[in-house]
Amino acid sequence: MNLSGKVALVTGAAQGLGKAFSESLLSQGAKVCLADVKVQQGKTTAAEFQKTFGNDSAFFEKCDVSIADDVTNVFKKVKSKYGQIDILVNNAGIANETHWRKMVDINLVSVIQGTQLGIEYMSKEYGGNGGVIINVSSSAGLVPVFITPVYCAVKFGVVGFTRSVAVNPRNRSTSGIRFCCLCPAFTDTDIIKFKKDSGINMKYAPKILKSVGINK
Ligand SMILES: NC(=O)c1ccc[n+]([C@@H]2O[C@H](COP(=O)([O-])OP(=O)(O)OC[C@H]3O[C@@H](n4cnc5c(N)ncnc54)[C@H](O)[C@@H]3O)[C@@H](O)[C@H]2O)c1
Ligand SMILES: CC[C@@H](O)/C=C/C=C\C[C@@H](O)/C=C/C=C/C=C\[C@@H](O)CCCC(=O)O
Repeated sequence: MNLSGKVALVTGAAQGLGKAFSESLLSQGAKVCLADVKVQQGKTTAAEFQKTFGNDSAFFEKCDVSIADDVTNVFKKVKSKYGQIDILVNNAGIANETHWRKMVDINLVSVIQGTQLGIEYMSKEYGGNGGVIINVSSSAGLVPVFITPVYCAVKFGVVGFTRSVAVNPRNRSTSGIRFCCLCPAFTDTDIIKFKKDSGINMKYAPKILKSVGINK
């Protein structure tokens, strides 16, 4: 796919799946804003991409997606640097059943805010070019997983929210935006290196992962 002339905003892009999505977009010619709360990792990733794809191809912006002003600010930054937004990937996420309110904010509330801002910036109705908004859920957004009930709840929420926005007749007819929800299964990134304070039952987590071929 040729994405030259297109501009993407990817949250949680410093590492893991967000970094991989960004690399794929860059390799197809898009420019990418890498938004993440991890400053050092984000800057390192941006420098790596600038070296490979060109200085103006990518930039890092510090953004904690659980802070509404940070999210508003990152959209403004992309618009002022690249002039438009065509592709939005609401990807940032954590897995932590102890700090579950924070997880709801990061994994669901920010996806709702990001999608609403995406419509504001990208919809043809408001002077944008249309494009695509991709919200990252999980296979845990489709099936129950008893050791991570809150993670499941928010990922189910991302599926329900994205599907509802996608079938809104107004969005379908005039926005020019496609709304997609990704539900990846286990991928070997930091999110499945469950921390001690994650509230995730370590007796079962490795067994579930092992059953799909990941030895942690
Ligand atoms: N790896 C898997 O098995 C898997 C499976 C299904 C879905 N997912 C989802 O994919 C997405 C990416 O996860 P990953 O696997 O790459 O994990 P990861 O931990 O490697 O990456 C998550 C990224 O999100 C960032 N992030 C966390 N909190 C943030 C915040 N408040 N503001 C901004 N950025 C923040 C992190 O700094 C990190 O760069 C998540 O939404 C996750 O739920 C992952
Ligand atoms: C092992 C704990 C798990 O519940 C939490 C994982 C947290 C992050 C990764 C997550 O997004 C993926 C979870 C998916 C779990 C869903 C059900 C699995 O049983 C499906 C098996 C995956 C497969 O079929 O390949």
